[in-house]
Amino acid sequence: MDSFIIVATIFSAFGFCSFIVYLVHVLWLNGENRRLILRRQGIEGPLPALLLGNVPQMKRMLPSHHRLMSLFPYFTQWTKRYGQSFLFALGRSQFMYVADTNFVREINCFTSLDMGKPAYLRKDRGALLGKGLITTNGPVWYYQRKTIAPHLFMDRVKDMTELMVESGGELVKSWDNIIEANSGIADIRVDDYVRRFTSYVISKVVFGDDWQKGMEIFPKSLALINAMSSPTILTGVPFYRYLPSKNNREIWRLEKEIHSTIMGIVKKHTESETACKDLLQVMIEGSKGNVEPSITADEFIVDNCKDICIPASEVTAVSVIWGLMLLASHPEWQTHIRAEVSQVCKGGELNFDMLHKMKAVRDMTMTMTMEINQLQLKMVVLEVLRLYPATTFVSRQALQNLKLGDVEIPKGINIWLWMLELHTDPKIWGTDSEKFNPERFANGISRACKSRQAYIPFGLGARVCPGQSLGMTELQVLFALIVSNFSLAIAPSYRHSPQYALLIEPEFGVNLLIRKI
Ligand code: HEM
Repeated sequence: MDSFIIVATIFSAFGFCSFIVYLVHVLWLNGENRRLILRRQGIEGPLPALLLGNVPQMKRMLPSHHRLMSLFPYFTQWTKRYGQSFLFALGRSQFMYVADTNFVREINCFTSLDMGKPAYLRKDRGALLGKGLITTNGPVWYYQRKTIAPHLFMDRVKDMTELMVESGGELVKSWDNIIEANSGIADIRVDDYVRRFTSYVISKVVFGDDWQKGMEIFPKSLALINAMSSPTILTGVPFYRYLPSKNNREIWRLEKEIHSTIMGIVKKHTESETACKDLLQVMIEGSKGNVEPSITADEFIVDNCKDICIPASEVTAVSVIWGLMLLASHPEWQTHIRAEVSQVCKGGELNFDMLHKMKAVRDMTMTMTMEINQLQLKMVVLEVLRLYPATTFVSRQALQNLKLGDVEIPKGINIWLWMLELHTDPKIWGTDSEKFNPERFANGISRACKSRQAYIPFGLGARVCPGQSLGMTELQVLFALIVSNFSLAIAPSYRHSPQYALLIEPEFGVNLLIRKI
């Protein structure tokens, strides 16, 4: 018996020690080894705490809501201390922050599937984005991208312009009515009108004749974004997402409702006798060729619908809303756009060819150069996206050990690019880098800055936004329609307070004083 107790004690002690070694390995050594590889190559960073990483330090540096550049004070401070590339940790996840344009170029040129989207996106944003185009990696991502992206190329967007003009016309009519009822000038909070415009356009593109049913998912997606915006990975508590808290139960409810709405439309499509030509049909067909066993056909369709509809409605809307705020603050640019639209349209209805007469910004992908002598509307859109890049960060993860230029990146390291830092670096954009000055784009992007890599509102490389042509065209159509019908000024009720909640949004919305012209 005694010997049994001795053996059992030895085994328990051994088991306990192994468990401690395992914990130390998982909680500390894993991350530390990765950091060491980068530190040996000269990339330093603040020392992380066990379990929480640098989150406590970040929480101590409170962001200011009045200046966009002050939203992430820790990045500004660490850049000053450790240079344009440095390391930090959020919990156990190791991050490399990159603002060095040579490094950005390497990421842009890296085409292998060894780099992809970070795993935390799927974990933390699973309810919102699922296993679609935005979050997956490797062959399954490649298949989804090949199936869906060609349907968003410029030749397809051309056919969507009429839709945009029609939806923009509805917005103009609603504002006309409000202004008339308010004796010629009204204080309007523009946010919901803009969201209705972007949701309508993408609902028609994705759900075709069932667009009205499709519209039901947008308020739910917005509620889901709001419910998921806190805590973010920047401030979050580990494992929080699994707790059945009130907020989490709301997230699960909304996810379920969005799923069943989309599946209802899918059912109608599959039962329909006439062939549907919308993007949903492309996804239904695509789900049959999906070879990834961990993704069911339903998930393929629903998650990709969400991954197209959510950025198309929300990211585009937020960009338009900031753009209207900037135009209201700079009436001289309203005058320029108004004159240009009137010159090109000559009283007729705006269409794709007219937009392109305004010297086409043909494609924002980095492989294509911009045309020179852009006209006012394009310059304004480029400047809005420079100063208010709604998605805030571009993120990547090394899925294998890989090399970017001369730097060895160990598997598991996350890479973050804060767009605004690149977009407003005075060494690249000049001393007026934080000012709204669309004129800087008069001769294209390459001539507006010292490094083309410093302008990435649609991301970069293989994962560049597939909806960029649609998004750009929507911004142009709406600015053209609004400015040629109304004059805009900032309303006294407007409070400037950009806040980070998945996207950078105006905390209290944007109120403008709008007058018919
Ligand atoms: C002004 C509007 C828009 C902006 C500023 C924007 C910006 C971005 C950015 C920065 C990314 C990340 C790229 C990267 O990681 O390198 C992205 C990805 C994506 N965007 Fe957009 N976007 C806009 C409109 C749209 C629209 C209209 C759609 C759909 C029709 C769309 C669909 C997507 C998808 C599916 C991805 C993930 C692509 C992938 O990982 O392969 N976006 N977008």
